[in-house]
Amino acid sequence: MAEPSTISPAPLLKDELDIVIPTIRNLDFLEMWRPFFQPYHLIIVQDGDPSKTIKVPEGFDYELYNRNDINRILGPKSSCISFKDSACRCFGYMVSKKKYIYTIDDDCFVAKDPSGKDINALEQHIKNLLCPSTPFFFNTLYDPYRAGADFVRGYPFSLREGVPTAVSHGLWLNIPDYDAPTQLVKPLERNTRYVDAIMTIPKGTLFPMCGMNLAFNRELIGPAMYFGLMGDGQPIGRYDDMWAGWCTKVICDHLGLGVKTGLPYIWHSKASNPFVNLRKEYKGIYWQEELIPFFQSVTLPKDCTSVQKCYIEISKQVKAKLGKVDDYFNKLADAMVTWIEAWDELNPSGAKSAELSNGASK
Ligand SMILES: O=c1ccn([C@@H]2O[C@H](COP(=O)(O)OP(=O)(O)O[C@H]3O[C@@H](CO)[C@H](O)[C@H]3O)[C@@H](O)[C@H]2O)c(=O)[nH]1
Ligand SMILES: [Mn+2]
Repeated sequence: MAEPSTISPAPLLKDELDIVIPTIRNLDFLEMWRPFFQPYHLIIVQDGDPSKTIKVPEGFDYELYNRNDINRILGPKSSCISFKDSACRCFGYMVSKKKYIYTIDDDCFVAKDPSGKDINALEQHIKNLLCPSTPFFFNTLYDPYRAGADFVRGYPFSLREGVPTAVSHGLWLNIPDYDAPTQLVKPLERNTRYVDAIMTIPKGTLFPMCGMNLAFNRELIGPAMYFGLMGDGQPIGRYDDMWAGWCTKVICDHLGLGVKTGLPYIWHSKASNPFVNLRKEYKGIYWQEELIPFFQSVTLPKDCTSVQKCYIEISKQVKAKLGKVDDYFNKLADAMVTWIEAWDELNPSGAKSAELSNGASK
């Protein structure tokens, strides 16, 4: 029997977390993540041509879905899942049966911290999700639950218990997640700044959620993580994660859940083409000047006690208030409803618990 000191601890949440990867490429990047990812189940969402074979490196436990699978599983409801855009990843969230999700892009690699040590991004996300958030009062020493930190003087003791954490938003060294105009004017800029901080995003504050290095509690907030209608046949792209982040933050604020950003870092290796990105993003760049005030003004009634009910309410307000910005938002509002219907169809127990929690409020 091995000495206790040599037994490595079981990977955190090994059987409670799925790793979702959208891909149009090969998955060689997994070799670098193998020490951290191998114990976990992967859900690979293959975008683009379903007849293409995506090779998954040996030794990983995975399920793979291509467009034919999505159409077969969802039938007509598959219309809400984007094609030819990383937004397709949200199908992986829907089919997962686990409590937690980590999603990562296939051009994101293991980064090193200032000491030169490989960063286990998944482990850090799990720690972020397993400890509370502090959205109601900002702690100036950042995450008070980390070793070596705490609540600072003047922090109300009544708020120190914090709230459950729904989202952990990680960052990127090397290629930062810039929009196309910024990429064009700063083509050589690389993010070399490692900031050793994790912060709760205060209640009432929106943020630009990037889907590249993101983890969330699927049971707390999963139905809000719809990445919208993007890519093929749509007037906009690269606003998939942004849309999900705005809906998610409004719902987290309403339900008293927390969203954190900061550590962990990954190494983002590939800058996507800024001209292609500009074509995808340009409508979003001016639409968002209307979208942000819209999300800042969204109010959810008290009887919206489940994520699904909150999400349906937001879809109604999208149709009422954004439909006049562009007809796209009428389509998006309908797709938001289809997403919830598909989610509840694939996750009947989740839908029931959502109703129960809603029933409890009666
Ligand atoms: O049509 C597509 C294009 C890409 N993918 C997969 O999605 C991710 C991201 O792709 P990529 O690294 O090329 O794009 P980035 O610009 O770096 O992506 C970031 O910007 C946002 C785009 O919405 C998003 O938050 C980030 O992901 C890779 O895994 C590709 O293989 C795809 O599935 N379909
Ligand atoms: Mn990338």
